[in-house]
Amino acid sequence: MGTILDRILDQKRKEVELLKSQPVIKSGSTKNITPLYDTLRQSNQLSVIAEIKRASPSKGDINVGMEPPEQAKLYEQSGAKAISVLTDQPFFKGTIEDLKQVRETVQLPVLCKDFIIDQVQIDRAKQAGANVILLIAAALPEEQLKALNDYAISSGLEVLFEVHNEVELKAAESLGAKIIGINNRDLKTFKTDLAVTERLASQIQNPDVMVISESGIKTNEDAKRVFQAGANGILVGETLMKSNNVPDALQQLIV
Ligand SMILES: O=P(O)(O)OC[C@@H](O)[C@@H](O)c1c[nH]c2ccccc12
Repeated sequence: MGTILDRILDQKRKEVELLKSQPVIKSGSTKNITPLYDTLRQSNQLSVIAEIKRASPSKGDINVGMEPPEQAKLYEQSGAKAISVLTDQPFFKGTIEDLKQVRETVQLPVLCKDFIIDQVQIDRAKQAGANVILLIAAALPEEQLKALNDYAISSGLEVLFEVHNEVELKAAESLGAKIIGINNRDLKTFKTDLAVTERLASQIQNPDVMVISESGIKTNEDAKRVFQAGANGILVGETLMKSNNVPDALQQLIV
């Protein structure tokens, strides 16, 4: 059987084979975008990375009716500092086309949110206009993570390196991750607990590392809690996708 993460990664291996059979033109966005790292570093408030998320394996359909560019514009106008776009199709109902459309619509950094296991996905993300890619520590052995991290950086992309426990945090630190995402959700069990941010953020000593608390953040109290734990930013999907008052919901999270 295996966990949901195992199933997603099996699917990704097939997707990668397909991508490799199609040529990816190595170009990217020509827009001049302020790096996410700089934005995080310069702000003394919690920076919100707002996510375009139609559906997820844990929640099913979240909001399948929205148009990604419109939603992204609303996020930008409401004070988000970056936009995350889920591009996985089988499990999250996203597409790389969503990312392209979002890139054309906003001036903010755009994060390609996918399960990256191969360089070809990084080329594709860049070509679609992504500024940041996600690397998930739980998905791959350390050497492969390091190779993909180095490849992304040398391609001019930023990396959000996602961890969920102490071992993964050590891996992030030893490969020199500058932006570490602490996922409050366990990708193997879906259990979400903000205490994960409290526990791991307190172990990050390097002041140059920017910390993003990811998943399960819904209220002003949640935002305050992870900010106090040391997060510089938060990654929020479901709450914003379900809100019928995005500006208000987003303002509640900027603490
Ligand atoms: O919808 P939420 O609970 O606000 O979570 C957003 C984001 O953290 C979540 O989508 C996420 C974090 N890491 C991931 C890795 C893969 C897919 C999805 C994710």
